[in-house]
Amino acid sequence: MSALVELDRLGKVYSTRTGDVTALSEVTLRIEDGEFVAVVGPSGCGKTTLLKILANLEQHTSGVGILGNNELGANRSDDVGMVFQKATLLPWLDILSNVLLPVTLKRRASAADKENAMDLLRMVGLGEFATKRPHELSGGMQQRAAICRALVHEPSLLLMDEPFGALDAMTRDVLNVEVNRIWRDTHKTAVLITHSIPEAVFLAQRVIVMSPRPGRIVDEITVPFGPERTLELMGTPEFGSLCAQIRRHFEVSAA
Ligand SMILES: Nc1ncnc2c1ncn2[C@@H]1O[C@H](COP(=O)(O)OP(=O)(O)OP(=O)(O)O)[C@@H](O)[C@H]1O
Repeated sequence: MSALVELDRLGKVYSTRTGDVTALSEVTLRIEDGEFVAVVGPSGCGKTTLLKILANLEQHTSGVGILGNNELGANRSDDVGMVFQKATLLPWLDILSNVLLPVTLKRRASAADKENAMDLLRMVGLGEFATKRPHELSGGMQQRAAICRALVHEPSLLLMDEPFGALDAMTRDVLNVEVNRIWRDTHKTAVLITHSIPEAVFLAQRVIVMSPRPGRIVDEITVPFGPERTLELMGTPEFGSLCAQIRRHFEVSAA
């Protein structure tokens, strides 16, 4: 397998009015092409910072990061799609236009772009909602549209920052099954940040555990389940013991 992302002793220090804040320290991580990785860690340990560096929205201050053939921080990358906790759809545009936004910010959308966006909407069950405005959709549906928007320009890397953190547990379960299917269908490399250990284990092939700030990688757990995940998996003893193994990291750091 070849690596899409390679981070070597990556660090990030924010300079603030009240002094320096070290958000990340010596993060070394390799993510294979097509892999699904989840990152868990205590609040404030630098998870979002890591994602922003991968998206070239923040610059690291030490170490080296590579995405594809480019060094992170060198120039703006189009090769990532990002999903945030809030769908952040533009209220005055219909769903199709929202999904097409990453394309239309650069050029006029072609018929092929529109067809691609419609294919994505159909893939997440929103084909009938293309001409609706965001407020006409539920929170879960809006988040599905946000996933389509992150994928429409066919990036190599899909970044998700607590994408379902604001949704109720049942909607969250349904969307997690959907994300698993999207990942299998599209063969994207995916990085998920979540506060939910079961969500991380359910979706990922590898779970990265980070320490309290400054965030360092303290463990990497390979998830031994096959690519297709169903909700029944969550009820198995293997699933429970893997979650418990990860949770122990936080019990120690909270003591
Ligand atoms: N723009 C910024 N300027 C200064 N400090 C920042 C900035 N962004 C984040 N930080 C600090 O960096 C540290 C890591 O923040 P980050 O948001 O990456 O953590 P996180 O693990 O995603 O947190 P949470 O799980 O609570 O969302 C925190 O101490 C935060 O205060």
